[in-house]
Amino acid sequence: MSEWDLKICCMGAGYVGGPTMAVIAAKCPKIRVCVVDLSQKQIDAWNSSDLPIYEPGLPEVVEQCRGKNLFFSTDIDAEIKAADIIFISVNTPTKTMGIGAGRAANIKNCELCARKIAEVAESDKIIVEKSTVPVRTAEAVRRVLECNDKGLKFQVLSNPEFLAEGTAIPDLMKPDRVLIGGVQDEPGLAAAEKLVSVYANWVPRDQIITTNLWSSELSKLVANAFLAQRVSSINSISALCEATGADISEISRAVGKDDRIGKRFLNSSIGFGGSCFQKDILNLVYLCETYGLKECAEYWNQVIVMNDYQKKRFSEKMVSSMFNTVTGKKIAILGYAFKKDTGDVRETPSMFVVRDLVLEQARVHVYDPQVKREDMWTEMEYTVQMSEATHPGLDAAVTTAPDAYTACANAHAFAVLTEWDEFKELDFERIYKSMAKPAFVFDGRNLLDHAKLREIGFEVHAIGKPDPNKFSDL
Ligand SMILES: NC(=O)C1=CN([C@@H]2O[C@H](COP(=O)(O)OP(=O)(O)OC[C@H]3O[C@@H](n4cnc5c(N)ncnc54)[C@H](O)[C@@H]3O)[C@@H](O)[C@H]2O)C=CC1
Ligand SMILES: O=C(O)[C@H]1O[C@H](OP(=O)(O)OP(=O)(O)OC[C@H]2O[C@@H](n3ccc(=O)[nH]c3=O)[C@H](O)[C@@H]2O)[C@H](O)[C@@H](O)[C@@H]1O
Repeated sequence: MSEWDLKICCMGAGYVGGPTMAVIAAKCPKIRVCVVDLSQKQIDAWNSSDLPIYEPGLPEVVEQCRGKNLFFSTDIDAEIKAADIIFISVNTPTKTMGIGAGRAANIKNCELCARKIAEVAESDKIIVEKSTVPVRTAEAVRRVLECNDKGLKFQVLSNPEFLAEGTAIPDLMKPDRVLIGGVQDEPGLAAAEKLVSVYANWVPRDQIITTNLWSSELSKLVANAFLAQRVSSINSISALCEATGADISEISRAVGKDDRIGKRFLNSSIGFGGSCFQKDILNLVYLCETYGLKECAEYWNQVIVMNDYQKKRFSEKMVSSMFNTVTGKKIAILGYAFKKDTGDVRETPSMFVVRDLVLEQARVHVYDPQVKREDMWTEMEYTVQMSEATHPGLDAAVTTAPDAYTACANAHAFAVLTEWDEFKELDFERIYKSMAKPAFVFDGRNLLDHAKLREIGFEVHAIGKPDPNKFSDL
């Protein structure tokens, strides 16, 4: 008899696989959980005190379970063989070439996992799609698995993840809902029930939703599209506020008070970033196109168009405010991560602003409490195709500063691009004294006290906030 009630293997030890499995292990001491990955470096980091991702509360959960019922390994074959349930939690990025390039999600990694499972498994298993995938991917996974020549039976479930980075641990500990999709026949329903019973260790049953496979896969794309759509909607209004004297924060408050609309996700910003919003909307757009739904595709694509506009609008405002030139000027960028409480820079809006400023030949000094310089360059090369090789002098044009004060010293402007709490506590008198005059502030997150900054002497520009010099009737 095994000492474990159940054995879970998760393929993919990234932002989702790591935290999700750590919380399952913490909540289910009688389940053995092992997270496997192709990358030895990633697994070594999970097995060290310096975890590969920054996520508040994560080190404590990992510390509590690692070596007891939570393991990280590169021995993929052995862990597949041992597992009753296998989660596939690998990256599904937007395709960069071939059919659907720039829109379709690449599910190559999911297929490779299915092929690996079919190759090495020696017993029947439940396979759980945790990755975000185009609707009907489970069909491809099932067909690959069925090609095993050992007569093994696999049940494929969809169980998309809704955690947000920076709040992954509370999101996993107390999810709004857990979604499980499965084939609606006896073995499919039994497999779904088995997964329900894992989550039921800490999630109330009425918050565990079961659906058919396709609804589950598609709900994930729709949830992200709706969230991103709110950000683009409020950002579109921020431009109108700047033109008319209305204030975007007052609009968000007034509109969000309506229960039917709700107050969350109405913070105007320089645009949304992160590894998923853009990828998942593009995926949705591509799906609509594939099924001949041109109007639906155009509707959702507009969310991306508005986001690109907002990022561009911000850097153009910086340049035009500073007398139409930033050439040779030092500009401090406070915050590079795509949101606070993460070191993740995938699709971060800060990158687009930095790119635009560098192309205008500014000297950019970036400070972020969690972002590593090497990650900044990797993402810049991947997403905007800029590197020292393509843009000689790039490395020298962007300095990473050890703190906000160093970044701002002698700068003509500073821009807040990530809403880190520590930026609210900065000594702005000190910063003002150290800067070139006029000293400009561009608040891309509406994080700071603008009236106070103006009192100190700064010229302040913020998203969706009327310029007091332009409107005398505020
Ligand atoms: N990052 C997030 O906050 C969220 C992501 N998702 C979705 O979850 C999925 C994973 O996302 P992340 O964890 O952010 O990706 P990630 O890039 O952080 O991690 C993916 C990991 O999978 C590994 N991998 C790739 N192919 C593999 C294979 N064949 N066998 C074993 N390991 C393999 C990679 O080495 C990498 O470590 C994506 O589909 C994403 O859309 C869903 C909700 C939230
Ligand atoms: O599938 C995913 O990857 C995840 O995507 C998002 O999570 P995440 O991208 O980690 O972070 P969010 O808090 O959603 O923020 C995304 C972007 O929108 C921006 N945002 C968010 C809210 C807002 O009001 N305004 C705004 O500009 C953030 O600054 C950030 O750049 C979703 O919130 C998660 O539910 C989902 O699981």
